Amino acid sequence: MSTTDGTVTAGTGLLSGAHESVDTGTALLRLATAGSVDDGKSTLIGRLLFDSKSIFTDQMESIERTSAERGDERADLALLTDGLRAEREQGITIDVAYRYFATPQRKFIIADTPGHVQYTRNMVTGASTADLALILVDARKGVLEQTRRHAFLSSLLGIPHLTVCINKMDLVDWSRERFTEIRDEFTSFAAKLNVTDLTFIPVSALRGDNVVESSAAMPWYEGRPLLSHLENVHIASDRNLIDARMPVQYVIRPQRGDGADHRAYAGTVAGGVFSRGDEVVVLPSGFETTITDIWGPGGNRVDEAFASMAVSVELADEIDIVRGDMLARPNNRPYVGRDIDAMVCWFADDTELQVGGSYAIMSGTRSTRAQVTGLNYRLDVNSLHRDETADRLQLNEIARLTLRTQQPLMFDPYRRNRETGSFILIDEATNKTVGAGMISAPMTRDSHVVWQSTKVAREHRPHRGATIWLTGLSGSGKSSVAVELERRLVAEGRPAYLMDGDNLRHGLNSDLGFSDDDRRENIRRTSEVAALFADSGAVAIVSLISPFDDERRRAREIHAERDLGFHQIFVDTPMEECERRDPKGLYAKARRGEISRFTGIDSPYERPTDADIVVTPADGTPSEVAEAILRDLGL
Ligand SMILES: Nc1ncnc2c1ncn2[C@@H]1O[C@H](COP(=O)(O)OS(=O)(=O)O)[C@@H](OP(=O)(O)O)[C@H]1O
Ligand SMILES: Nc1ncnc2c1ncn2[C@@H]1O[C@H](COP(=O)(O)OP(=O)(O)O)[C@@H](O)[C@H]1O
Repeated sequence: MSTTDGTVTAGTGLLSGAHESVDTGTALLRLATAGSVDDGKSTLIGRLLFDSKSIFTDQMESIERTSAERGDERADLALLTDGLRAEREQGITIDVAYRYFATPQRKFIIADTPGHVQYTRNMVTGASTADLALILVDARKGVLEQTRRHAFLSSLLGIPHLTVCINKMDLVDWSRERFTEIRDEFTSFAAKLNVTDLTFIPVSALRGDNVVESSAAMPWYEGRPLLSHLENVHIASDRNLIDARMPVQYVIRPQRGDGADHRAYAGTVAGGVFSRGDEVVVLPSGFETTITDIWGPGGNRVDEAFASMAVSVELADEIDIVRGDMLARPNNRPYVGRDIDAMVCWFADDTELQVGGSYAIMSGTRSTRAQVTGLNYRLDVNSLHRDETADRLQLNEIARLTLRTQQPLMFDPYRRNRETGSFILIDEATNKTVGAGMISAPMTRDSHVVWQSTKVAREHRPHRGATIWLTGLSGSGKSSVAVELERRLVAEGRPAYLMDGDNLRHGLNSDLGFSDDDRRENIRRTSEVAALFADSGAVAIVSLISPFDDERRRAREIHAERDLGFHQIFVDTPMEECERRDPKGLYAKARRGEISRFTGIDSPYERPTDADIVVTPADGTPSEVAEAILRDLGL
């Protein structure tokens, strides 16, 4: 086999080896560990590997050898190497140790990032594909600066699950109080971040308590031990199964012996599902065609290709497609553009990133050049302080940049797809990887617009603002609670302002209806306005159905990016009760078909899994609920 760019794929590449099937994809957990040696990280990893009596080795090569010898472990090998191939191809050589182990339930890859100065760079590299970040806290020392840094980086990297092991419990007499104290402190810090699934486990790595076996010394802990937690954490729905994306890695000309010129396009699906017969659009050209065939691992024909599967597809029309192009759906396309807004971590220890600097940029399989057009702020990963005067970046520093590429990129925001939303920067002179970026958004506005800083620092404002975001079905009681929250805060002399969905829809959002897209835009605008209020020192109280999980998470992110408190309250009143209340008669109208796309009836409500507080009708009157919320939030 040959490829149009001359790269040989026969026997080594995408089509010949065994690859993970759909279900093994969910049975593999990529795990990033963070912590310093003192926290007991090595001991913990050692325990996991040893106590689970798993096969493990630090050497990729030896796994490959063993697999080849056995001949029946090829799938395991592919699982392991697939994840690393991207990094190898991109030429990143970084001090991250990958360890591999397996239990009957699941296979694990641990990216162990050392705790020294190269830490940020290593974590960004090692953890960028992780499903779960494991953070260690020494029970005697509690939450330290580096714990916060780890948590922040995990959230920046969009790692869906965060597990905090509070270690050395034996040295604090297995104290439940100490565990609770650390858990509460961490939780209140994490509220500022976009952390979705947070779990705390008290362990003694040295003695093995709650690592593989439950601890007899901590009967008060009712959760699972670490290994069992890792085996059971639900990751199947973390992948983006909606937005179909396949970056083309190779163009192949299979010889079928029929004299015809067949062409297939090989790559790893980066999102969604492609099926035989699907209409696809090829980007950036925009040509539309149909998938005629999909070839899976080992050259077998398959009906569908899911995110993370390596496949090759054949198309109905002969279109000029090259490496770096992308297949998507005509009605669901990534952004195609040259101006991007991204968080970038700088990796080079010998050169600085400067505004105006040019680099090779690689996003998925696409390579081009990019110039840094602006540096909005540099972020201190320890204090989350933003330095808006910075104009350069050194090793391990992170900043929000704008970039302009020579050729258009096809991308999604990183929060929507970690693969199509990320890129690396390469120094063209040395060929070294000097940075990694996560795309926040396309820059649709004029790239000459920069962030204007003011002379009033946040600490100079009389109050510290925050947003309290109430989500729930229509009639659940959001507004009733919100009204009480506003009344109480104002009575105490706090600047507070209620933004009710109904009211916003009379002005700011009067151009929006109730389609999914309009609701998303409604939530986005409201998030931005709430963040401005919070930044001004007010407590923004938002009462919005806000039915979509990703948009609610984005609201949290917008606040986290600006270091603003964000508290999501899920007003969890059962649908039957909301319909019984029906204060505006809307449920009745919806049932009669007089209004369409009514939430809960013919429009979805995605229940939050990341609410800070859940309120049910049993919690009392709106006034009592408001009082409890303010007490819980310490506002
Ligand atoms: N089709 C449909 N679906 C849901 N709600 C409807 C609809 N049509 C009108 N209304 C009224 O609009 C209020 C919801 O607006 P929101 O801005 O909160 O909705 S959303 O967040 O954009 O989904 C909602 O107010 P609340 O009852 O206070 O939630 C309704 O009164
Ligand atoms: N805790 C509660 N217990 C009983 N009824 C409630 C409670 N909270 C609100 N209600 C009633 O439910 C109805 C809907 O409340 P509302 O605050 O307007 O909901 P939403 O803003 O979520 O649509 C109103 O009639 C309100 O009086």
